Amino acid sequence: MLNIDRISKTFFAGTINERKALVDLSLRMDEGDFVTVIGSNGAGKSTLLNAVAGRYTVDTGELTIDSKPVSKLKEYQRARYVGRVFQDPMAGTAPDLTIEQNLALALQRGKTRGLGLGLTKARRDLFLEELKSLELGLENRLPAKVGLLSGGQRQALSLLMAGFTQPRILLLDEHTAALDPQRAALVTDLTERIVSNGGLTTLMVTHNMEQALKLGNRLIMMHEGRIVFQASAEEKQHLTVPQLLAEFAKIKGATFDDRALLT
Ligand SMILES: Nc1ncnc2c1ncn2[C@@H]1O[C@H](COP(=O)(O)OP(=O)(O)OP(=O)(O)O)[C@@H](O)[C@H]1O
Repeated sequence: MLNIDRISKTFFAGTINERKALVDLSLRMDEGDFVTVIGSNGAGKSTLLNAVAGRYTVDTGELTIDSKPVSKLKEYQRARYVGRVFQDPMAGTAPDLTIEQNLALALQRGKTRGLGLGLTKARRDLFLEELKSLELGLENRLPAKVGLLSGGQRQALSLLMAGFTQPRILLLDEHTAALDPQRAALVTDLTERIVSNGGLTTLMVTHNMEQALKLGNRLIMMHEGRIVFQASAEEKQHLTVPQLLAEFAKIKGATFDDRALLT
């Protein structure tokens, strides 16, 4: 479904500020896979998501979605394949539009013809039903401007909208990191529900190891632009946070040993 084949991305190549963000990275995801991505700061996690979304073009390597090469496609050209929820709750919704207008936009996305923001009774009923499932009381606030909602409510709405668009691949970029623990837990549960109901192929970056273990069927750990540890669906079921921490420690050890070898 998604095939990432030996991609590399270097920022400011050849200068003193050179940063190798992705190094010869490969990852293959099957339809319905939900891969969680963890790793230290600067490991390349966001760059990986940006490379899939088309925000950054890669220097070398190829990305294919459903066997179609997409590396050369611009971000807006990939938008019909890719859904994304960002860390910043302000990023995924239009604050000056109402809840129902935002939902109508999401429903419309990727279609060439349609009602735009037009609202039929059938559409409104669908929105009411979906909003009810969030259990946040938003079904009573369809005409409210989204800018008035809390961060957690906006993230829940962003997720619902991402599900509406039925993307080929859903990218979640630390989408619960800016929320308090209670709302983060709610959005985590909602993520599980929306991804499994829609059978969405999903790539999720998180700094929260418990979340990385709770969600998804596969896990990868990144360091310095590479995947340094992977757990398959079967392996992930038995993984624990202490084991993940031990893997992190191993990486640090390897770096230390490498340096020791060089001196
Ligand atoms: N637009 C950019 N311009 C220059 N350097 C960048 C850019 N984006 C990322 N980098 C660099 O690429 C490397 C990988 O960054 P990236 O943001 O992908 O890491 P990350 O794993 O998401 O980190 P964090 O967990 O801290 O968000 C870092 O060294 C970073 O400084």
